[in-house]
Amino acid sequence: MTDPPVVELQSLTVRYGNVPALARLSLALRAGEITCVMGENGSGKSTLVAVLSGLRRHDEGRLLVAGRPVRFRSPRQARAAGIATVWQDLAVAPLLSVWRNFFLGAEPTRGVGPLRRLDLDEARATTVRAMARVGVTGLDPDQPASALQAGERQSLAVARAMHFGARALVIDEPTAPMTVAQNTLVLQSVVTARAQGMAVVFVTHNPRYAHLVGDRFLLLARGQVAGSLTRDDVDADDLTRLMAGGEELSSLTAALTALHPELGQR
Ligand SMILES: Nc1ncnc2c1ncn2[C@@H]1O[C@H](COP(=O)(O)OP(=O)(O)OP(=O)(O)O)[C@@H](O)[C@H]1O
Repeated sequence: MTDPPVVELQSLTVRYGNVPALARLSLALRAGEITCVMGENGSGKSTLVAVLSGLRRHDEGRLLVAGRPVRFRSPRQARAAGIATVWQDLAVAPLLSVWRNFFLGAEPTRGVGPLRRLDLDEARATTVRAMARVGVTGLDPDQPASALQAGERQSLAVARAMHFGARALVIDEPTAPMTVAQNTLVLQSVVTARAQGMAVVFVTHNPRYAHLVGDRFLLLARGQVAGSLTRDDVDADDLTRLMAGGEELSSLTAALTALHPELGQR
């Protein structure tokens, strides 16, 4: 028998008021696969991230982790279930060192009872090793986290998720423009997480990057699946066209609906 997906959405709906931000969305996230989630603004990507990370509860349908239905009441519960989220504009505690940010309260200790103390050397060495695994080398673990660039912050969060044994990784690509080097770091982290056997959701606006790393591609439009493709189905140009097509189609739909409201009901 095959294992159940690490995370599965079954006909999941999330509404803001009457507006469905996700409408009957079904999706299976499997170990060792990268699912790239794409779609224009307002298509439901952030809502999907919010549901997976425990920030928002679904209204209908089911969310399953390792085959068991769950309904997260907080991000803490999602993390406890093994789903780690790397936020788009990830906050680090800027004045704390990189290694403090890596452990954030889960630092390794030495000794027991009243003699228990932080194992600083171990904490630093673990941070450097974990960061090197996701491609950040030559790192000074004592530097303040504010010195890290956007891609490096995401690498830090991915390295952390891997170290603490997450089974699924949800990574929301930063929207601010990044250098090629920073983008490369994000892609490296994503691929390393897959190699470790995680189920990865990569929300990206860049079809070329998506094609470079993705196994599956989920195109969202108005909270629904506009396309669900695998690597064998498409090349990078197809993905680019599909995304551009999505935008064209929905601006056309919006313009038509403005002129002919009855079309919006169809
Ligand atoms: N807090 C909210 N209150 C009301 N409506 C919301 C809220 N958040 C999102 N929506 C609506 O839900 C739909 C999906 O939005 P969502 O933010 O998930 O899309 P997105 O694909 O992430 O867009 P973007 O790329 O701009 O972040 C949109 O119609 C949006 O207006």
